[in-house]
Amino acid sequence: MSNSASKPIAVVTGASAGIGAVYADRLAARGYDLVLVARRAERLKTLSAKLLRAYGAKVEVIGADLTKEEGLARVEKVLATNPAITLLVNNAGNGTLGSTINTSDENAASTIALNITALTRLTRAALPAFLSRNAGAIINIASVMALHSLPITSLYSGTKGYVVNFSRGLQEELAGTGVRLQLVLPAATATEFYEFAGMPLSAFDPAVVMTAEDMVDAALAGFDQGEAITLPSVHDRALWETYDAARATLFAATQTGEPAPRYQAA
Ligand SMILES: NC(=O)C1=CN([C@@H]2O[C@H](COP(=O)(O)OP(=O)(O)OC[C@H]3O[C@@H](n4cnc5c(N)ncnc54)[C@H](OP(=O)(O)O)[C@@H]3O)[C@@H](O)[C@H]2O)C=CC1
Ligand SMILES: CC(=O)[C@H](N)C(=O)O
Repeated sequence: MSNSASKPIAVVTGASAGIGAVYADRLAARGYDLVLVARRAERLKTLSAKLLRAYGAKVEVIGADLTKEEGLARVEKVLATNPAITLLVNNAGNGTLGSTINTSDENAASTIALNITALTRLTRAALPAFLSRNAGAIINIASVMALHSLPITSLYSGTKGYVVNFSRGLQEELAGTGVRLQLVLPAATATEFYEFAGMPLSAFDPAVVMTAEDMVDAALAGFDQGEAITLPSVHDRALWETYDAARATLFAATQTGEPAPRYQAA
């Protein structure tokens, strides 16, 4: 068991299940102490005991609903004031898989509040402290559904598109500093996500579903390699480069100041 007093601390949101629980395990194995956040504090306490036994990790459990002002403000305060925190994993997220019109107001609001508002506020809470120390990292969990929208993912894809654009702009803002942001875009991963989503995981071809362990290990390998954007399931990295180059070319082509000829009167 190592000396906990000198360990850096990682904050992981949504650590009571799925991808977040695996991040907690892997980061503890890497020598971090942890602040784990989710609504189900009992689950976090069980995980915390396991991580203490396995790795000697000291874990602070915060039972908080990140869609509620009180819960969010509590986690913001921890991020802003604990100087041992060097890593924030913005993982908590959800999504209903169904048509926009059939999604309840409550679920739609929860998805927007969690995937967009909470991620943004926690990032903004961590940044001043990280920048003042010129050190620290943020891992934002988006989704490949940020690059693609289906009739059943409009809301979810919209929120994850936000995560991608917010994070990419922020990466530009952070260039030249000692603070880095990794954006992770998982594809279908076997977790409890699908319970809230209202679509069973069994609806997917098992061949396209990754384990949460494989997803997080791949994402952390990308983190170690210094990647800004990690697509754990994409084997041919050149596909991303081509996609991103096309995006940049299209953006440059918007800067003409003139309607395109096809929109001008003959
Ligand atoms: N599974 C997949 O196929 C994919 C998932 N992702 C993304 O990965 C991330 C993790 O999802 P995944 O592990 O799959 O899902 P899970 O449902 O397994 O885990 C979600 C976690 O978020 C927490 N959470 C949910 N609502 C709140 C809330 N209001 N306040 C605080 N914590 C909350 C849950 O804890 P609790 O209920 O205790 O609050 C849980 O710990 C999400 O951002 C998701 O969009 C991206 C691509 C694919
Ligand atoms: C199919 C899904 O919505 C999945 N959670 C994802 O983000 O890819």
